[in-house]
Amino acid sequence: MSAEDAIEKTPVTIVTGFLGAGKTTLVNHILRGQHGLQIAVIENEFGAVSIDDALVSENIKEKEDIISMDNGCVCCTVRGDLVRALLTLKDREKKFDAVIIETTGLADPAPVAFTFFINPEIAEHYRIDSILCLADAKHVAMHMEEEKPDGAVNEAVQQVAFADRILLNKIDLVNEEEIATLEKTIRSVNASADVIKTQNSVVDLGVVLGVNSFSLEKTLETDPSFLDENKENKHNLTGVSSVGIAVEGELDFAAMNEFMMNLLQANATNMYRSKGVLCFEGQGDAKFVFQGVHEQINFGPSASTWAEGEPRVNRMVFIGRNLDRKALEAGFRGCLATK
Ligand SMILES: Nc1nc2c(ncn2[C@@H]2O[C@H](COP(=O)(O)OP(=O)(O)OP(=O)(O)O)[C@@H](O)[C@H]2O)c(=O)[nH]1
Repeated sequence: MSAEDAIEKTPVTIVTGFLGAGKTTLVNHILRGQHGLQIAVIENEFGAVSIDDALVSENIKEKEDIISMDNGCVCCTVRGDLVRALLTLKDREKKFDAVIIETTGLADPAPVAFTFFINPEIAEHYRIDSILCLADAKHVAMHMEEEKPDGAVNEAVQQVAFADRILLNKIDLVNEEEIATLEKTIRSVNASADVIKTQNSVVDLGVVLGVNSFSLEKTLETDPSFLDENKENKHNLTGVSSVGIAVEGELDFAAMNEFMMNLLQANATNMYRSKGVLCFEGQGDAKFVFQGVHEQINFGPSASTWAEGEPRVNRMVFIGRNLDRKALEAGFRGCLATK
């Protein structure tokens, strides 16, 4: 690629990393930054009830600048949607300085990156600036060690392997010794990426935008069949599912608290991720956000409120292994203040 090409094409940052590692937090950090750039965001979520667009849109001025692709999972099926989203942005009158794609935490980033090489129209207008991987210092080792059936891709390993920049995030949750071990584990899978330690995904924007650090050569070293269109995609998410629940009404605070506490205590290992946008009785217009990553939770009012006339729909998503949809639905509905 010539230097001219690099300047003319819109740079795309692919943000990967396992469920709950801090991808949305990073996207928000970038959007809030003082960079004067027009940035479009493409969100891909695993599951039918989307939450991330709500969490990101608080920081984006025009709602059309965020495209949500909540088409279930993921890389194997995502490419058609991704192509459409990128072409839609290209055809808009407004020109973007950068595009950020937040992939689902269960995505193998290779097919997402592949899209930029295989589709001529996309290849003509976009270039991958970098593939950033958020690694959750508390949980990444556990997910990387997980054995997959039948030689299927371990997406946590794949995400680390494919990145050219790794943000080792949530360093507040581990000690120095654990960080050193993690760095070794990461290096054993990816020796060439820069590893940057972060808390709440806070990083200098110069380190994550306009870095031009993606290298096709390096990617081909990681995966020699990267550009092989017919390769078999052994991305197997056996037993992992997403349960999305939307219930209109006001929740009872104590009931919700008890439901979530019991649920996460009993299922901390299997419950990779839980998140929701919620409405509580007696809290006026306050919109609450629930964030869970295994047993780690964050809960509090969001920056935005329920607008006048906006239906008070509580949306909750659970992602994990062997989830019991019926029990989750019944449990969540049971938290409504007025049944
Ligand atoms: N303690 C701690 N929590 C963090 C840090 N960074 C992010 N979080 C919290 O971790 C939770 C998940 O963060 P997100 O940014 O939503 O993670 P994500 O990777 O976008 O999650 P998915 O889109 O579901 O895969 C949120 O509650 C964040 O506030 C950190 O450095 N330390």
